[in-house]
Amino acid sequence: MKREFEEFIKGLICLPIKFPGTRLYKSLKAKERLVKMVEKILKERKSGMAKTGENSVVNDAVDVLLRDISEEGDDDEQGETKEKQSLPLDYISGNIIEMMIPGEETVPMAMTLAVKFLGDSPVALHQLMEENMELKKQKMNCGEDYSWTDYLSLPFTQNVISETLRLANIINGVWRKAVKDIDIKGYLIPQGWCVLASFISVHMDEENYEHPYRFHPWRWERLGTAVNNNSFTPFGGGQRLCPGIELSRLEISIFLHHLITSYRWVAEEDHIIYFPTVRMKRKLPISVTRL
Ligand code: HEM
Repeated sequence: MKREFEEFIKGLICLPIKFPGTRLYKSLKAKERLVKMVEKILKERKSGMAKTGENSVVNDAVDVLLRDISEEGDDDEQGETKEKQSLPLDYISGNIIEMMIPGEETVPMAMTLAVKFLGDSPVALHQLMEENMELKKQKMNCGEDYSWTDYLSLPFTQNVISETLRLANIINGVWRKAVKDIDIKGYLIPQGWCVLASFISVHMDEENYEHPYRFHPWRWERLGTAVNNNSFTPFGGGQRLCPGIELSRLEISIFLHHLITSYRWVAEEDHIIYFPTVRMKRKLPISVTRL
């Protein structure tokens, strides 16, 4: 499944030419095989749920999506009893495959690039360590567990994450198609034309960020907490704004907190590739030792 997923991902940004042998063709074929694999798992889960009955425990997103969407015995607007009905399996498997993208690609890539940028910036690394060590000590002293909102009490960590997202441009832009003729700031976009909203252009614009190519988390102390706006768009914007915006920050904060307070690492020489998608040339090999 991992192999098919990787093949599918390679075609997300590629030349739109579809015949056997092209990147797009291979990607679409891999997606078809992936859908079949996921559907097989869904069918097994569904029959397992049928055996355990209505009271089976909901463990994950698959269970939620597989649940019947209308309750047995509910009446519809005409007063007739509704049939039990599920979301179509291909719809559910499409959703599950879409969720693999943040699980496998965007969030892990943000974590990897944070490690890379911090490795190249010892001062930021030191400040991040101090802030996180302080929280760890507090928790140990009062014997408390971490709570959901602890990550928000680490301002420098949040600034490191914002700066990583700005500089990394993990999603470098999004495409939109004009459904009708539209005028944007005096430019006519004819119906049917595509527009690339380039996030790199936003994040690397000197008018928005001084020395934009420099990893400088302290800039956010002056700019204020990074919220999604016209000059900070790692999660897109408008109606299609990424719903994983806070979950991503939470996951990256947890990863950085444990990495920095429990381990030390040495990264091997590697460099970032920005096209067609952002990645490390050698996947950033690191040697990790426990503190
Ligand atoms: C650093 C991590 C992430 C980045 C940089 C990122 C970026 C983006 C961007 C730019 C879009 C907009 C795409 C468009 O406008 O066409 C998007 C959409 C989306 N993201 Fe994320 N994302 C991240 C993490 C996540 C996570 C953790 C989840 C959920 C678990 C998630 C779920 C989604 C979904 C479902 C959409 C589609 C929304 C829609 O079409 O209405 N993302 N993401």
